[in-house]
Amino acid sequence: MNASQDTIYAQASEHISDFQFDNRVAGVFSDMIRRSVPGYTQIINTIGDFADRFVKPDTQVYDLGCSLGAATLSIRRQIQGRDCRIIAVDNSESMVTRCQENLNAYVSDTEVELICGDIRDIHIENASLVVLNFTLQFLPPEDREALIAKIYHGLNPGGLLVLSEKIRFDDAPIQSVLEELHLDFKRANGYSELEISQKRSALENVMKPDTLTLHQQRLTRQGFSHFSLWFQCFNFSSMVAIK
Ligand SMILES: C[S@@+](CC[C@H](N)C(=O)[O-])C[C@H]1O[C@@H](n2cnc3c(N)ncnc32)[C@H](O)[C@@H]1O
Ligand SMILES: O=C(O)C(=O)C[C@]1(C(=O)O)C=C[C@@H](O)C=C1
Repeated sequence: MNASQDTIYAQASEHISDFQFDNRVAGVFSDMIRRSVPGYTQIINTIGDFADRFVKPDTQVYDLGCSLGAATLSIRRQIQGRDCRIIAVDNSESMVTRCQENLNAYVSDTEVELICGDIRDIHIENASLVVLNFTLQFLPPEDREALIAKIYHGLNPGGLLVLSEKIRFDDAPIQSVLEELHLDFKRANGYSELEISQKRSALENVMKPDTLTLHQQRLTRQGFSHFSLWFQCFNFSSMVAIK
């Protein structure tokens, strides 16, 4: 996968525009997400392990907000020979173009339908696994409940939703210390103070994290019977919910 280094926010800019998954971001995304999200590689690998356990023959898998296809590739490696189809969706053309190249680089008997479109417009059916890996946080908060409802209805009984998100905390000292530790993680990965603060401004209007409680309440409200946090490092988390 593309390993170009992320230097997008390295130069001081007078006007920081809202963060977008445009061509520049897509070109460095692999490096950006690994250096920004603690546990990203483990989460990607574990999504494959969840797939091995939950994906049933002749069902569909949805990777919503697939970016460069990291989760799709991890799942596809684990579900060979099950006659399943993976539907990978992203509304960034630059991501989808690169994702297709990444998918073409490996041989598999599992069909992947790659769609350039909005996940709010996608019909979900006969699903044994749905993945939202750091995507829900980019939807307007008022659109999140409807997406979770649609996923619930499209999952087969026993089907799994993996939901990874940056989270916020109502408890101010906890919010403050975990946010600081995340910033230390970024510093340790070579991001400067300028890069960190300019990216923070860019994300401010477009990425609105929920609390863990809010996620759990939304999932149970929509009908999921089982819920757990399975990964947390600082203010980054991954949850599972079973229908
Ligand atoms: C943080 S990235 C996801 C990372 C990816 N899931 C992974 O595991 O590497 C968020 C992605 O969601 C996509 N996205 C955001 N809102 C979307 C929407 N409404 N419909 C489709 N894709 C969306 C963005 O283009 C971006 O590629
Ligand atoms: O919160 C931050 O500082 C981040 O950089 C997080 C985050 C994410 O969670 O998706 C934001 C944008 C990029 O997609 C990579 C990482």
